[in-house]
Amino acid sequence: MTETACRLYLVTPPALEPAAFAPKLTEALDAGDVACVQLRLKDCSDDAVRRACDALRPIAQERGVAFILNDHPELARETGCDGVHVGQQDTSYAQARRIVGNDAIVGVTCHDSRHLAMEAGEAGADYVAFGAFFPTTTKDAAFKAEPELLRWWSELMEVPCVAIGGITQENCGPLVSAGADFLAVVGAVWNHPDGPGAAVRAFNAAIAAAEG
Ligand SMILES: Cc1ncc(COP(=O)(O)OP(=O)(O)O)c(N)n1
Ligand SMILES: Cc1nc(C(=O)O)sc1CCOP(=O)(O)O
Ligand SMILES: [Mg+2]
Repeated sequence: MTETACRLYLVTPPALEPAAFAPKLTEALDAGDVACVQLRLKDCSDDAVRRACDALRPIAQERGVAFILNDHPELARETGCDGVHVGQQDTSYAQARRIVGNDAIVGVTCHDSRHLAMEAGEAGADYVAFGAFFPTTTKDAAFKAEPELLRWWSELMEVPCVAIGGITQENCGPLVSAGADFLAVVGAVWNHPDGPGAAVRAFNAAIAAAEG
């Protein structure tokens, strides 16, 4: 499987039934190169998050794909996730790091802010996430980021950057060219008319084409 410099970071739909979603995740991960899966469940109980982690985490980890939990550092540690993603309204980076430990991945949402990204990077974040780059129906995104931010960050900083928000196989080229290390995607993978495997293959091809 060809690994490009920019890689795919799959984020789950905000609500899912683990048994029904497991084959979709398997199809996506077996179709091509994926670096990471984030379990992002909104408005559900800790027990539901635990059950989803138990069902989905092995599918990713058995394939060498990092499994990251959104929002819940304590649950990430308890359930054996590879890391946690925290936003500006969530547990702070420093507290998340204390909870998951130094060996785990901690990623931080930085919206469209150079300042937030520099703070997170200097504090030790494993990646910074910028967005939303395009209109999205997955969440009410209050911030709008431009590809130039990715260019600025990737030319100056070592810490990897993730682009998120409305990214599709058709519009991702400029983000790849601007230096995104990862493309984080929900709808364009899980809602793809030909299924998540076809979606991953199309992303892999679009990324390779943009890298020339
Ligand atoms: C990779 C990645 N980037 C950004 C986000 C958004 O996080 P946050 O701002 O905390 O919003 P919610 O996802 O929690 O609604 C993310 N989850 N992943
Ligand atoms: C979870 C999330 N965070 C965003 C941000 O801008 O921080 S945009 C977003 C939704 C991404 O879903 P889709 O790929 O379907 O647009
Ligand atoms: Mg959050």
